[in-house]
Amino acid sequence: MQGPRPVVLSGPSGAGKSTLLKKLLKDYENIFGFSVSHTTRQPRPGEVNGKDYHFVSREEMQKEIDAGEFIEHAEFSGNMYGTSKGAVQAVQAQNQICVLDIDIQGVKNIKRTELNPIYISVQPPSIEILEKRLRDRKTETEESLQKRLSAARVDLELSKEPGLFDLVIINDDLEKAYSELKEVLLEEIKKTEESRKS
Ligand SMILES: Nc1nc2c(ncn2[C@@H]2O[C@H](COP(=O)(O)OP(=O)(O)O)[C@@H](O)[C@H]2O)c(=O)[nH]1
Ligand SMILES: Nc1ncnc2c1ncn2[C@@H]1O[C@H](COP(=O)(O)OP(=O)(O)O)[C@@H](O)[C@H]1O
Repeated sequence: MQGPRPVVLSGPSGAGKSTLLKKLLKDYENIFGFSVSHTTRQPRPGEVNGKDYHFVSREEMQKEIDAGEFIEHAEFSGNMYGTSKGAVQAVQAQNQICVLDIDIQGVKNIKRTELNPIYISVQPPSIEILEKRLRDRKTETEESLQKRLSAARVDLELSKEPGLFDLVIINDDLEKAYSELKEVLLEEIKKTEESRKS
């Protein structure tokens, strides 16, 4: 039998994907599992290798891509990011719903695969609010902040493509955004809970 449908969370950097994801993973510890991506960017304070990302060199990552070990990969803001087959398999082996946090290029590439996830875009109420949140997060240099803001503008434009996402969540009030996320996932959550009982 096919396992539960994976979930893709996409949207501009700073829109609130990680914040929503962390709440979901905490509230439904056994139901959802995070697809740990590879990246060539430097870890931020508090980020754990193997949990938040697999932090790797560009050479290492390219080698694994060439060996066919990735489902998708993309260049974002000067760094390489990608989902390995192993990352998704590790979650599916636990019979958990696999959640991917990927950019819009990743969304388009995943559409060409057999993964068949639910596609959700998390978006900020405005570019101004996005900028404020990114600044307040204090993770970026001025240069990487500007790169993220221009990528955000592109993302918001491309996201308008009809049918690209199953749901767009405007993350204004966090609790409201989280409720919307839970609501769309309710059916998959129930199915997974049921399958645990049988
Ligand atoms: N295509 C793709 N994008 C990814 C992957 N992992 C993370 N990203 C995206 O890369 C972008 C930058 O992520 P990150 O450096 O963690 O910054 P943040 O989104 O501002 O916290 C975000 O849009 C992520 O969704 C991946 O495996 N594949
Ligand atoms: N609804 C919200 N209202 C105010 N601040 C928020 C909200 N959602 C997220 N944030 C804050 O905005 C920043 C960016 O959120 P984050 O989850 O890191 O975004 P992403 O993972 O999409 O890059 C974080 O500092 C986070 O605490």
